[in-house]
Formats: sequence, C-alpha cells, structure tokens
Amino acid sequence: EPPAPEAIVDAFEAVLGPITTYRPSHPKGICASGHFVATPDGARHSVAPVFDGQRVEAIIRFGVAGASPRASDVARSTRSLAIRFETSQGDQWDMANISAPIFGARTPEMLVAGLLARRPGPNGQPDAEAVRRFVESNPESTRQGRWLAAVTPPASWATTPYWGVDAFRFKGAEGQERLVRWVFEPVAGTQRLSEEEMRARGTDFLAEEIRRRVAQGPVEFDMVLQFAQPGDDATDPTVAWPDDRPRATVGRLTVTAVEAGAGGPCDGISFMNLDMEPGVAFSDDPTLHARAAPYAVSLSRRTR
Ligand code: HEM
Repeated sequence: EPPAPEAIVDAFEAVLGPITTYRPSHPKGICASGHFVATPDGARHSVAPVFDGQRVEAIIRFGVAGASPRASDVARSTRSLAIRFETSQGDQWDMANISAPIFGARTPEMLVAGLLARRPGPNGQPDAEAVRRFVESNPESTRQGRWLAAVTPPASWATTPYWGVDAFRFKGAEGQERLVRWVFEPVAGTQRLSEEEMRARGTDFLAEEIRRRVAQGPVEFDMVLQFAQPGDDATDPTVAWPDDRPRATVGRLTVTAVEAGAGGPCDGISFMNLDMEPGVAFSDDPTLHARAAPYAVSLSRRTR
C-alpha cells in the first residue's frame, strides 16, 4: 500500500513546517503564459486534443527546487517548467517538468522515508545518523543529486531542457500505443553558468532575466518524445533511458508573457502530472500514480 496523500504531504510538513502560501516543492518561481502547437508528428503519436495541431493556451510556471521561496538561483538543484494546457474545446492538461532527467526517489514510500529521515530535531538540524542510514539503504535516492553535482546550473530558465521524468503511454491515430518519456528542449540551446558566473550572478537573477528575455521575443521549447526500447524500465524514475532512443518532436511551447511580480494565476494551480485519455495514459511508474492526490492536498493546504 503506497502512503496516503495526506501522509505524503504531512511528511513535507514534518521537514518544512506547516504549509502556508507556498508550495512545499519548488516554492520559488514565477508565472508566465503562452501557447503550444503540436506538430503533425504529435497528432500521429497521440489522439489527445492537446496534440491536434490547433493553438492551445498555456499557463506556465518556472520554478527553483528547494524548501524555501528564497532558494538560491545558483544552487545545484533542479529548475522547473510546469504547464497547464487549455484547449479551445475546454480540455485541460497539467504537468510539471524538471531540469534533470531523473528523480530523487524510486517510489512514494522512498520519497516519504527520505523526507522523514531529514526531519529537524530539537536543535533544528536533521539527525545525521538517520540521513546516513536512509541513504545507505536507498542508494537510488542519490542519483539525481550526483547528476546535478556534475553540471553547473542553467544560465536562464530559457536555456535548459526540462524532463517529464515519469514514463507515459502515448496512443496514436492508428491505434498504436508506445511507452515514452518527454523532454522540453530549449530552442535557444542549453546554456549553463560558468563557475565564475555562479559566484558573480547572485542568488536571485532568474526572474528578471526571463522577463527581459521574453520582452525581446518569445522563448520557445520543443516537446520531444523519447520512445522506450525493449528492456527500458518505465517504472523507475531514478534511471534515465539511453540518449540514443528514437525521438519525435511533437510540439512547440512558446512563452510570450511573464508576470511583472510574484503571484498570478499559477498560485491557484497545482501542476499535477495528469493523464489525458484517450491519447496520453499513465505508465506503471509508481511515483506517477502517487502524484496527483498529494498535489491536490498540498494546494488545499496552501490556499486555505
Ligand atoms: C512520489 C512522487 C511525488 C510526490 C509525492 C510529489 C509531491 C509534490 C507536491 C506535494 C508538490 C506541491 C504541489 C502544490 O502545492 O501545488 C509538488 C510540486 C512539484 N513537483 Fe512533485 N512530487 C512527486 C514526484 C515528482 C517528480 C517525479 C517530478 C519530476 C518531474 C516532480 C516535480 C515537481 C515540480 C516541478 C513541482 C512544482 C510545480 C510547480 O511549479 O507548481 N515531482 N510535488
């Protein structure tokens, strides 16, 4: 039995304190808007309305991982791209993507155990021994951190790929069904901070940078599917599939406006990774199945 949605959110609160106002994950961020248009390949690979090639409105949130709305923009953590698609027929599809191809927990149980191991004690610090024991018995939980340690952070929210991480099943126009993972590839190219820039840029430059950039012209991402080959594990989000898997570009996301300040329509949205039947279905990844319900619980706690 996976942990109940409330128990999952309680575990975040055990580490962060009660959730008020801010989301417990990627609390720092800004809201933006734009649109998405599928390619003909997108329509071929999925019968979901988002991929019909019509213009789909998008509410977009760029975020920074961590526990605090004052998290540092130069931290070697993930940045995020969350999207709510709204088709002209009234269909809605939410997703949250991160700037790493892998997640820090293989299952919801592991996520909760990792959080609880990091609960602060009476001195305000986690029990180092509890953390050590957790890491020792859950080595998969260290993979994302090692991936992030090997690269410097993105120079801009516009210059990193964002991976959906969890696998989905795309159901196409000819009835075919394929296991995929997706990545939003920056049309501007991938650009990371140099070690020197990491020292010089300060901890709070991403929001102004993206506002300036979008004021000069749209920021774009190509949504690219990666197709599983026999033997690829679609249930373990701590392991990436090899880079040479076949790919297809299924659409382009265009960011055309960024909120001038904090807040905006994103505050009332929990970007749950949802399916979009009949064209996009869940895989058997246990973290995927465990996401929507606690996201809703979290939203209700931070907006009560
Ligand atoms: C067991 C699995 C997971 C659980 C229980 C979980 C839980 C949560 C919760 C409670 C929130 C806050 C929601 C809100 O208040 O609106 C959140 C946000 C988020 N999660 Fe997860 N998560 C899981 C897996 C993942 C994975 C695999 C990814 C990687 C793509 C991910 C990326 C994000 C991002 C980017 C946000 C912030 C989105 C935004 O800007 O609003 N999560 N998560």
